[in-house]
Amino acid sequence: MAEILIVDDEKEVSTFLSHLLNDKGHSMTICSSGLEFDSNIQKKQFQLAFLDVKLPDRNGLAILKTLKAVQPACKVVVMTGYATIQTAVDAIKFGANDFIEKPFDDIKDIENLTEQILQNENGSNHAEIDKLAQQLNCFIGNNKEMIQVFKLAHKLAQKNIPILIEGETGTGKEILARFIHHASLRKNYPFVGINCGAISENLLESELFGHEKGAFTGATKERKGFFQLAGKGTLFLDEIGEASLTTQVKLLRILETGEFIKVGGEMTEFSLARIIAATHVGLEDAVKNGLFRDDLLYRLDVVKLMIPPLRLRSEDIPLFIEFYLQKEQLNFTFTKEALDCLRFYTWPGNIRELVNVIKRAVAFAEEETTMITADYLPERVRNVSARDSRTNNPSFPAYHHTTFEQFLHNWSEEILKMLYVQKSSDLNKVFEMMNILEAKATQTFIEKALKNTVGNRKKAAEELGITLRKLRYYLNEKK
Ligand SMILES: Nc1ncnc2c1ncn2[C@@H]1O[C@H](COP(=O)(O)OP(=O)(O)OP(=O)(O)O)[C@@H](O)[C@H]1O
Repeated sequence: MAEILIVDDEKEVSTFLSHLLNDKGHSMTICSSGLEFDSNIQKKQFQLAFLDVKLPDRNGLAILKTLKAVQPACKVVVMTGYATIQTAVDAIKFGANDFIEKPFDDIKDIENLTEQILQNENGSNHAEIDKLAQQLNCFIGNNKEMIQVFKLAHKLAQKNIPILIEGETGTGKEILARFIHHASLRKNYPFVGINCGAISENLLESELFGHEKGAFTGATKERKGFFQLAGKGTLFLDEIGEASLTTQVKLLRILETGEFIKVGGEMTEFSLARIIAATHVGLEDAVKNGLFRDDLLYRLDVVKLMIPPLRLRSEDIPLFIEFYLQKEQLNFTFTKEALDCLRFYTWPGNIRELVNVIKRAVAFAEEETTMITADYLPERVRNVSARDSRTNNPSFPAYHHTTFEQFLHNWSEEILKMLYVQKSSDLNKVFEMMNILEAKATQTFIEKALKNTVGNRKKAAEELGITLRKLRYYLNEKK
């Protein structure tokens, strides 16, 4: 039986938990403050800890960090009220195994969670995540951030809280929403998706909430809305930032009370659906510009999952190609040269664009060859780095297809994202970005000088203040 630690200043909570788990044969230690925690953590080795995120003398996250440093094998369940769910989600990112909401609704849930965590020796649910991803034809890959996103999504799927997914177009927001639905207890109920940006304001309201007969011209029959159709399932609101302010008020009401009224109706109805919203833009800016309600954002982004753009996980491109070809049972191989082009391209349309490029290459290669070379790729992809990957010259890597202004814009966006959006940054990636900037600037200024001098290398070198030898080196004419 296990040694279990409870850290909570609410006596009723710790006494309740202690009785519950004592009856199951576990040995319990209770601390009501950070100070008591400090002294107990030195005395015993614990297998499991229940931590309150709000203590009078210390922040729960600080306790979690100490516990993980001193007793890394100890599993942790964080206890939270609705107002501190965000802290609980952060705790999971810092290594907590799960969280439960106070007040406790169901004793059985706590008993099951305790046994589940104690039995699962390494606390990992990798196998389950991979199995579900495979069932849903969903690629995760080896990128650390993507793995973290799916781990968190899997963990949060069973909690009854809304989730906001942020990611550029085509990064897989809908696929992630489906993954969450299928990992949740709602999996046997419908998953209903709607793109808030694709339909007009009036139609969106009637699609979401339904309408009564005669509610507007053309409403010849009563119609159910998506909230009703989703039932106890999941409603995926894509491009939530495009919903009008009037619709946003109604969405806020549903999130707060579950209540809504059909267009043209009078009766209040009740929705039990879980909302997963998605956006390709940061909604904070929309709030600043008065286009999005801050109270709705506050309700929606209790949990925000950010899917990184494909260009920041380009190491996974060959794996994705393999995954796709296998799924479609296509017997083709991409050459190293083709893969280099694909890795260096910036993928504004992300995985959706990659899928289209693969489909196109396969269609062109069919009946000719099973080897897909760079020639089967669209020009915009082929031109990016074809010359450089062939010559292996690190001076001229990616982004050849863009103008210098566009390049600078993309580059600064990327590096700012690495600095401000990503939780941790790999300095090697920063250096790689600096190399890319150096190469692009060198190339652009050389092109300008060659244009000014109508291709005269000697004069261009003079204009640039470098030797002819160096210019030839940059031009990859190693003479
Ligand atoms: N993780 C993934 N595994 C497999 N396929 C993926 C994945 N992510 C994206 N795709 C592919 O990319 C396409 C776009 O994915 P999805 O619709 O989920 O992206 P999105 O971010 O919701 O796009 P949008 O912003 O345009 O709504 C899908 O049809 C699918 O083919």
